[in-house]
This record gives sequence, structure tokens and C-alpha cells, in this order.
Amino acid sequence: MNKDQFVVTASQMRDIETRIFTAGMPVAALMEKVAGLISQRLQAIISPGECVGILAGSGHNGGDALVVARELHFRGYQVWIYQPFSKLKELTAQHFQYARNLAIPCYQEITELPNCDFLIDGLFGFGLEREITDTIATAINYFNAGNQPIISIDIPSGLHTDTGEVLGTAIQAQYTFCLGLWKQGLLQEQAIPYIGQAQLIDFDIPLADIYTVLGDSPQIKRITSTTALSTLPLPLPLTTHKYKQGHLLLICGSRRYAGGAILTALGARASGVGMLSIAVPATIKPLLVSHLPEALIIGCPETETGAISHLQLPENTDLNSFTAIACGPGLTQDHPALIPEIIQCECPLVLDADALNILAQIGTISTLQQRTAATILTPHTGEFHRLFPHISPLNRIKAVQTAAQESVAIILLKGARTAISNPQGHVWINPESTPALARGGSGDVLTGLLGGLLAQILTKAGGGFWKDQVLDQIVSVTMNKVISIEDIVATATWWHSQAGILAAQARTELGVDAFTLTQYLIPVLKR
Ligand SMILES: NC(=O)C1=CN([C@@H]2O[C@H](COP(=O)(O)OP(=O)(O)OC[C@H]3O[C@@H](n4cnc5c(N)ncnc54)[C@H](OP(=O)(O)O)[C@@H]3O)[C@@H](O)[C@H]2O)[C@@H](O)CC1
Ligand SMILES: Nc1ncnc2c1ncn2[C@@H]1O[C@H](COP(=O)(O)OP(=O)(O)O)[C@@H](O)[C@H]1O
Ligand SMILES: [K+]
Repeated sequence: MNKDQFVVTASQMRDIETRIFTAGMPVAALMEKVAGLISQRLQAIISPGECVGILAGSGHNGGDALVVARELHFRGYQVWIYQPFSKLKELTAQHFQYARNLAIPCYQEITELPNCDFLIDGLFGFGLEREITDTIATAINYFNAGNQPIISIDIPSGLHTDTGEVLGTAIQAQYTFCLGLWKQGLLQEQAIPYIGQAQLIDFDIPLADIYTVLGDSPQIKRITSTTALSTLPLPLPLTTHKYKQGHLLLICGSRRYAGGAILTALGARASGVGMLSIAVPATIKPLLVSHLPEALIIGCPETETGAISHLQLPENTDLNSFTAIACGPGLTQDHPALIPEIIQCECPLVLDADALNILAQIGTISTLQQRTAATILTPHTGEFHRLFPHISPLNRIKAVQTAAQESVAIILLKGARTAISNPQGHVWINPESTPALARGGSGDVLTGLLGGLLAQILTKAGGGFWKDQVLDQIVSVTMNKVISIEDIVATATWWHSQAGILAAQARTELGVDAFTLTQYLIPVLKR
């Protein structure tokens, strides 16, 4: 089984490690196995004959590094060791003694160090708990200032394993080889500048130990292509028809921000949703019709400034006629009374952009208390702060958990590492994205895509069921598996960022405007 989706804190990793050792695996044997795998990975990056500097700490992260030093020495690399500590853990001390007896040059002062082509960072792993100061801090800053690439073992030394916070100073790695299971800190936004390209080294931790420590339904998970694809509504049932593929209502746009409505609608189009209705101010109806001939465009009465002033739905239709509703992009805040009207709907509701700004004005928690079905809020950091001013966004994982619990909504906090939490604190983190998405309008595309996916999967699940399950957010048991609303939110997030990555590969990071992004959504699935 792929262990890519699990995420651990330092204390959980230590518990798992203890179980393995108690079961009989010798500590030295595990270190030997792990370091062997690291050495193999390194040999794919570094050519024999090149010079490798090994930075060894006092704990088992240093032990790993010293075994790597020995292996590379025998494989024909020129190796030296920097080991400035006077007291080492026993196993680490043994490996250090053997390396010295092999005549691998060892140094305690940075001023003595020869040049090298690569540095291997084994100073600290998940055992680092306090600030790095003095000699070691100076050394880390010295290594960062050099121009040789650094490869970190387990986590860049200096990062807090859980929060990704820099404890004094930290190694800026080109590669990070995370050992066994992904550490939570590597998924925090503040750690990104230090990690480089991250890879997991699977060293066969028994699944039973993982589940014993993390629980049968782990609280924090990484979104992977496998987890995301398993939630997509593919293949379509052979005998389906358009009303069985979901009916999404978008409420978006204004005379001032007509483009936001188009981008949201193009995101929804790519989701494959069966029926798409779009409520916009009447003035921009012809524009929407010309871009989306397949959608039902509902022209609504508008304010003097060109914002929707009242939702005028077609005859025999009310908000509960739709499988899902997504609202917000391009609305403006000119007519706040629209949001209390929409909040009353009994179907899942996505609120984004100006809908969130209005929600913050009229009271986030008191307004959401009126909801009888699932609500999904998709703020970026600024909107998050307006909605939940008392929650610190520094530890984004904790922040989404707290916000979701307080608001009884699913919170999707956008950013370079988008984090999603349901009210019970189950979190998904999107580990792969691209700064090419940091452009106006790309969030609108996500809102449409998410709305369309929700409508489709909820319909497929038979509808109705979820209405009684607001707290559990469980959609249904389809194809022998439970799909919860937050799983659908995670899938939309993954799809959106993969489209950004694919578009950036084809067109560079500068070539991913929001319209272009919509054109890469379907190619992600073809790939
Ligand atoms: N789990 C697994 O399955 C496996 C784990 N493995 C490896 O073990 C690593 C964890 O090893 P670990 O527990 O020995 O801790 P690690 O991070 O090496 O160092 C902590 C040491 O540093 C010291 N120290 C702390 N802060 C300091 C500071 N600010 N400034 C100065 N010193 C400071 C502290 O000593 P102290 O001073 O507190 O006595 C302590 O001794 C893990 O990341 C992975 O690489 C693999 O080998 C096998 C599979
Ligand atoms: N540095 C980044 N790396 C990866 N993804 C990013 C980055 N910056 C922004 N994004 C993504 O781009 C989108 C921007 O959304 P948002 O801020 O709502 O923009 P807009 O409101 O203009 O549409 C989000 O999905 C976010 O996760
Ligand atoms: K390290």
C-alpha cells in the first residue's frame, strides 16, 4: 500500500518507532536499512568521484548521515565529515568511530572544511525541539551561503517537525529525503523555502503500527493522485442522463466583475456537471450566453452599481431545486442582503470571495448556524482573517481545524499548501502546486470546479442522504466506499493545482492566466 497519504508529528513517529523496536527490530538494523536506501537515492543524484560533505549531528539523524558517509566512501565518492558535537548517542558514536578508522577526514570547525560538490544534512531530524544557537547556527548559515546543493535527511535541520517553524536558523535544502512517513512540518507553508524537492523513502513500516498510532481514520492526510482519482465520478454509468449528473447553480459576477462569472462557469464546465445554471445581473447575461452556450443563464434584477439585487429564479424553481450552489466570485459587496437569502438553501453551499467578505460583515458563526446542509468556505489567507480574526493562521493546519470546528463548515484555506478541514478536524493537505496559480481569477476557477464536482457526486450518491448528515458530512456509500464532502473538496483542490502544474510545464509559470488554467483541467485527467 502507498504510504504517501499519511502524515505524522514527531511524537507519533516516535511512537511508531517504539512499536517497531519493541516488536524486535534492532535499532542498528533499522538505521542500516534506512541509510542504505538513502545512499541508493543519493547515487542517482551524485556521480562517483564527486566530493560529498557529510554534516552529522549527535542523534540518530547524525547516525543515518554517518552510515551514508561510509557507504559513499566505499562506492568511490570523496567524502569528508563535519561533526562538531562532543557528546553523541551510542550508535551514532560507534558509526563515527568506524568512519574515523576508515580514514574518512573528520572536522569540527567550519574554517577547516574543504570544498565539496554536495552537502548531506544529518544535523537534526525529528529530535530537534529547541532553538539552534552559537556554533551550530553559524555553521548552518555558512552552509546555506555556499553554492553547493544540500540534501537533507528526514527534514531540513532547524525546522520544527510539526509546525515547520524555523528554530533559530535552518538548512535550505535542494532535496529533502523524508524517512518512512511524511512529517507534518514539511506540509506547512512556512517550511516551503527550506525543503526543495521532497521525496519519501519508504522503509517498510508495518501498516498495523501506523493505524495503531494514527487511528483507523487518521486526522491529517496528504492528497495524492490515488486518493483524488478514487473520488472522481468516472466512468459515467452507461444509462445515466443529464439530470442524474447533478445540477449546479452558480451565483456570481457583477457589471464590474463580469470576468469572475465566466471563469467560475468555465471551472464548473470542466467538472462535467450535468446541468449548469448561472445567476448573474441581467446586464451581463448576453456575455455569459456567448461564452457558455450550454448553460442556463438567469438574468437577475440589479442594483444601480450592477450587482445582483435579488435572485429571480425561473418559475417552479427555488434554491432547493439544485444539487449544489456555489456563490461569490465577482459579486461585489454592494448588496449584502443577498447572502442571508442564499444561506437558507438546504443543499450544499460553496461560499467564496465576496460572499465570504459579506459573511464576515454579517457575522460568520451566527449566520452559518442557520445552515441545515453542508457549507464549504474557500478563503485565501486575507479572507480567512476577516472571517476568523481571532485564529492565528501561522500553523495553518491547526487554523483550519479550529475554524471548521467553530463554524461547523468545511474550510478550504487556499495557498501554496492548501489545507482543508471538516468540523471534526479531519484535514487534507495539498502537497503539490505551483506559484503559477498566484494570479487573479484562479480561485474563481476552483469554486466552479468544486461546485460542479459536488453536484455531480451528490446526485450519483442518490441525493437526500447528506441532508441529515450535516455533522458527519458523509455523502454516501458508492462503489463500496464512503465519500465524504471533504474528500470531494480535496479532489477538486488536487485537480485545480495539477492543471496549474501541467499548464506551467507547457507554457512556463508566466503562462498560466486563469482562462488558460481552465483549458488544462481536462488534460489532467487524460494524463
Ligand atoms: N523513527 C524512525 O523510525 C527512524 C529514525 N531515524 C533517524 O533518527 C532521527 C531521530 O533521531 P533522534 O531522536 O536521535 O533525534 P535527532 O533529530 O537526530 O537529534 C536530536 C539530538 O540533537 C540534540 N539537540 C536537540 N536540539 C538541539 C539544539 N538546538 N542544539 C544542539 N543539539 C540539539 C539532542 O541532544 P540533547 O542535546 O538534547 O541531549 C538530540 O540528541 C530521525 O530524524 C531519523 O533521521 C532512522 O535512523 C531510522 C528510522
Ligand atoms: N504560491 C502559490 N503556490 C501554489 N498555489 C497558489 C499559490 N498562490 C496561490 N495559489 C492558488 O491559487 C488560487 C488563488 O485563489 P484566490 O486567491 O482566491 O484568487 P482569485 O480570488 O483572484 O481567484 C488558490 O487556489 C491558491 O491555492
Ligand atoms: K536533517
